[in-house]
Amino acid sequence: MTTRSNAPAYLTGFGAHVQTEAVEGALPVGRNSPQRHPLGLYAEQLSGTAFTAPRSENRRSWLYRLRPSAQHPPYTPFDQGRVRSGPFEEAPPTPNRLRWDPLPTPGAPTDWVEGLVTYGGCGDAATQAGVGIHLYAANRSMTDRLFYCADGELLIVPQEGVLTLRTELGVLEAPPGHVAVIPRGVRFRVEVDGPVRGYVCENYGAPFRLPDLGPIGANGLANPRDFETPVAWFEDVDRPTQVIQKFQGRLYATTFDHSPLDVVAWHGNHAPYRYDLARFNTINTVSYDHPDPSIFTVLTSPSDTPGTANCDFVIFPPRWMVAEDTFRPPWFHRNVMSEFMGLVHGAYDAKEGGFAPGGASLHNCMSGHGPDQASYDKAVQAELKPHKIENTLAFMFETRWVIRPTAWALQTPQMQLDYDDVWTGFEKGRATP
Ligand SMILES: O=C(O)Cc1cc(O)ccc1O
Ligand SMILES: [Fe+2]
Repeated sequence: MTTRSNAPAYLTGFGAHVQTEAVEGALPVGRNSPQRHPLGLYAEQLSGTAFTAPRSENRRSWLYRLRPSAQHPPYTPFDQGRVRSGPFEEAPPTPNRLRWDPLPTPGAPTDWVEGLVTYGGCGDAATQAGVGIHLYAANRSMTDRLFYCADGELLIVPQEGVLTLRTELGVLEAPPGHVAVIPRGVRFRVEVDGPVRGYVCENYGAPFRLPDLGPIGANGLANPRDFETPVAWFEDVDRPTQVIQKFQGRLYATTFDHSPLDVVAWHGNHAPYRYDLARFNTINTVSYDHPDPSIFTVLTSPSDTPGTANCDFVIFPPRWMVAEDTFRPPWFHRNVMSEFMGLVHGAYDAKEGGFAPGGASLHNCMSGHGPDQASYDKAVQAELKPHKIENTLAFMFETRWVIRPTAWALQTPQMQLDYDDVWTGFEKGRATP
């Protein structure tokens, strides 16, 4: 467990089976549902996979709470305005390469749920395949309001401002440079200290897990012990609390007469976690050529086709570049998988300009892309001594399915109408020696 004064405490280990209690004696020993809980707490199983999922895939937690989750009035539709969901049929999918400037800080007070806007996605929440891709820009905490997603887990990538995620299973702090994952169904509130901005991958498919390492061996990339799960924390609040949920693509809300962040103890492995991307053990060539970016996979959500992810979360962190006789930045390529990229800070080595922190780009299935002219010219002229790429953190959500932009994403003034120009000026190669 890591502790800092006034900071949330965490248990470590990816997908670990943990047990934690905020009050001594709240966690039953040796059984999940004793006939009578000694404190009168209500036992509840929260299942993230089918009961019968293989043991290695199975995710569930047992929660011990002040009141049953079932104690609430009906949900009614909630109109947030800018959240969309799979199947993404609002606008035709586009083979064109798209890029967006960062979202502006909202002018009016806006909390995290109000500040979410969907850029696109693939698949369908109903069939539990694909992803929704959202960005957020907010400037105030959610108060007396919680959110949960029944359509998938949420991988949150903060870009600006620290998020304090108060969840049913404990409190996580997620500053830029960290990622946080909130499992399907877990209720949470986002608290902020000022303006915040970031990205969300809503994963309708199999929960994210660590990629296999193959010949890399038993260690490397994201190491399991660096993943942090919060210890139990609860609030005993008898105030009306709005709970908004995303269910089958739509938002619904109801008002509990209390805060359901009232889990006093829990055990299991279906739990939120965070990860400091600075802990990533980046592996790359020490000889020649630029490896496929799958070498930088932090988390993967497999699909039912081996090696063909529902979604890979890939990062481009600070690292040494030492390849000999090699064009070192990302090469020109056309990919059957579709690539949505974001930038937490710094500059990305394939783009000299135009891809700003907080911005985003989309390169869909088979769309030609790669270094812009300025990066290309620099890289072919560069003296190939060891060089450290520093102060940068880009990432990619890569999926086997075409990412279909929302109407908002195609119409927003943030969309760069001149993106294609980054590739227009290349000089022709020679076909003769
Ligand atoms: O398109 C991109 O910038 C992402 C990317 C990076 C890389 O190093 C190799 C392939 C790739 O798609
Ligand atoms: Fe790419």
